[in-house]
This record gives sequence, C-alpha cells and structure tokens, in this order.
Amino acid sequence: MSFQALPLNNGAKIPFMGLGTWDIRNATSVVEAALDAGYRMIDTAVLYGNERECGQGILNWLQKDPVHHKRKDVFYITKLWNDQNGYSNAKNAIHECLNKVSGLEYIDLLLIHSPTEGKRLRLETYKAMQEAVESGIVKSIGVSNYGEGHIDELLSWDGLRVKPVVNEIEVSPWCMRQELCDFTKSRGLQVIAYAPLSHAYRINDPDAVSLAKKKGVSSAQILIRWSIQKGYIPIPKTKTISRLAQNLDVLSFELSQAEMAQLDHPEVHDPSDWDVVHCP
Ligand SMILES: NC(=O)C1=CN([C@@H]2O[C@H](COP(=O)(O)OP(=O)(O)OC[C@H]3O[C@@H](n4cnc5c(N)ncnc54)[C@H](OP(=O)(O)O)[C@@H]3O)[C@@H](O)[C@H]2O)C=CC1
Ligand SMILES: O=C1Nc2ccccc2C1=O
Repeated sequence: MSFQALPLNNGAKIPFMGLGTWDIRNATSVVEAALDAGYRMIDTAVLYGNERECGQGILNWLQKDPVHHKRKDVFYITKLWNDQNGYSNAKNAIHECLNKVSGLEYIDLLLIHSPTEGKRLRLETYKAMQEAVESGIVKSIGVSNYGEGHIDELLSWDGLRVKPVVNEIEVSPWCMRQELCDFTKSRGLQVIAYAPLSHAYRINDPDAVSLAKKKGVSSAQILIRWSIQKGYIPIPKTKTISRLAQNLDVLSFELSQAEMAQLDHPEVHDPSDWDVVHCP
C-alpha cells in the first residue's frame, strides 16, 4: 500500500488514516507491526499510559531498516490530558511527552485532549502548545472534542499565532456530527475521526455486514472506508495484529453514494464514550 496523505493548513501533510492505541498494553509490538503493515500514523495520549511504548515501536521500526524507514514518514500524535491544562502545567507536560519519546526528536501533532477545563485554562494550554511549535519540538498543534463554540473561541483569540490543524472527534455512522464536521472543515481544520468502528459496539450492524459481504471485505473495512469517503481521517484501534493489514486495506474498493447513504444514521446520536463537545 502506498503512503497517502492529506494537506494540513500549515503546509504539512497527514496520513489518510492511522492506528488508535487506547487500551493497547503491548503497544511496542503492535505499533511496530502496524508500521510494518503500512500504517504511518500513531495516535496516543498521556491518558493512555503507553506513549513510551508507542515511541519505542516507532524507533524499533526506524532502526530495522534505516535506509528505507525514515522519521519524516511517521506521524506521531499525542494529547495533553485535562489535568495538564494551564500555562506552566502544559509547558512541563509537553516536555514530559517529548522526553518519553526522545528518540523521535519531535512530536508531529500535539492535541489538547478536551475543552472541559474552561476558557482560561484552554487558552493558557494553547499558548504553551504554540510555544512548543515555535521552539521546534512540536510540528503541528490541534484540538480534540472541540465543539463549534470552542473552535470559534480559539480562532478569534487575540493571542493566536499558530492555527490548529485538526479537531479529533468521535465520528461514525451512529455519531455523524455532520454540522460539527462541516464547521471544522470550513474553518480549515481536518477532522480526525475517533472510534470509527463505534468501539466495536455496532460492528455487526446488518447494513455494514451486508455491504461487507457484497464487497468481499469486513464490516470494519466498510466503516473505515465510509469515514475516508466522508473526508475524514479515521484512527481505528486494534490490538490484534492479524487485523492490522485488513483495516488498512481500504483503498481498493469504493462505496457508491447509495451505499454511503445506507450506512448514514443522522437520526442516531450514540457516542461510544464521553461526549464533551458542548461543555462550557
Ligand atoms: N480524542 C479522544 O477523546 C478519543 C480518541 N480515541 C482514539 O481513537 C481510537 C479508536 O477509537 P476506539 O475507542 O479505540 O474504538 P474503535 O472504533 O477504533 O474500535 C476498536 C474496537 O474494534 C475492534 N476491531 C478493530 N478492528 C476490527 C476488525 N477488523 N474486526 C472486528 N473488530 C475490530 C477492536 O478490537 P481488538 O483491539 O481486540 O482487535 C476494538 O474492540 C482510540 O484507540 C484512540 O486512539 C478514542 C476515544 C476518544
Ligand atoms: O481513546 C480514548 N478513550 C477515552 C475514553 C474516555 C475519555 C477519553 C478517551 C480517549 O481518548
């Protein structure tokens, strides 16, 4: 599979999909296997407790074939947790994040995990994130679980010097968030779609299964393809090494408009976990 990428608003590129790593305990071996299978983006977070292991998986892969495996071809995402909000807290936390993966030399994309801590702490955190870009230890910054009001707040902030490049939010056929996705994209941010497989709760949905049979793929591949055709960047998680290649093999088939519509459930709002996009 060839490496495919989408543009970010700062001129950088982001892979068309990535590997989610929440709840992956043996992340070093899974991440290394994912890169072997052709993944080029890894999504972790302070919350997941596996940044060090994810970084080690990337380093193992780089060291395995230094001629062909280059740092610039891997996109490493991490996120500051809620209790790391605030200017000096965040500044320290960013250095800790980098120290855990020091062999990677920089973080490709750093996100504020959620907007729950209130306006003052959100903007202070973002100030520290901007400075990390300016000092070169982080290449791009963005937000996660931000609603329209939070994005407006940030884009109209007089301290804004480094634009956010993405909003990472839960999106699947049962949590479509069409307005928020459209709004996010209209403001120049890419949508990273988390829980694209609905955390597996709806993976046996009859429409997904019947389309999977028709196309000769799995229902997971159908859901990942749906996300890509919607214009999002899905980050499905699997800790099962035998599923890695299958989940990435989503560029060899297409869903028609009618098939996309068959999967859409705009009337359902069933997030797999927290839902904080409307918090004050
Ligand atoms: N920013 C945020 O607030 C959040 C970010 N995230 C990010 O998004 C990622 C993905 O979301 P997540 O909640 O993990 O859920 P996903 O929608 O990615 O679903 C993961 C589940 O699907 C199963 N699965 C994966 N592939 C297949 C397959 N081919 N066939 C059958 N089952 C499959 C996995 O099982 P198994 O692993 O056993 O193979 C796991 O149980 C997270 O890991 C994290 O990186 C998630 C939630 C919140
Ligand atoms: O991957 C994640 N799963 C979660 C569950 C609750 C809160 C945050 C998260 C994640 O970031």
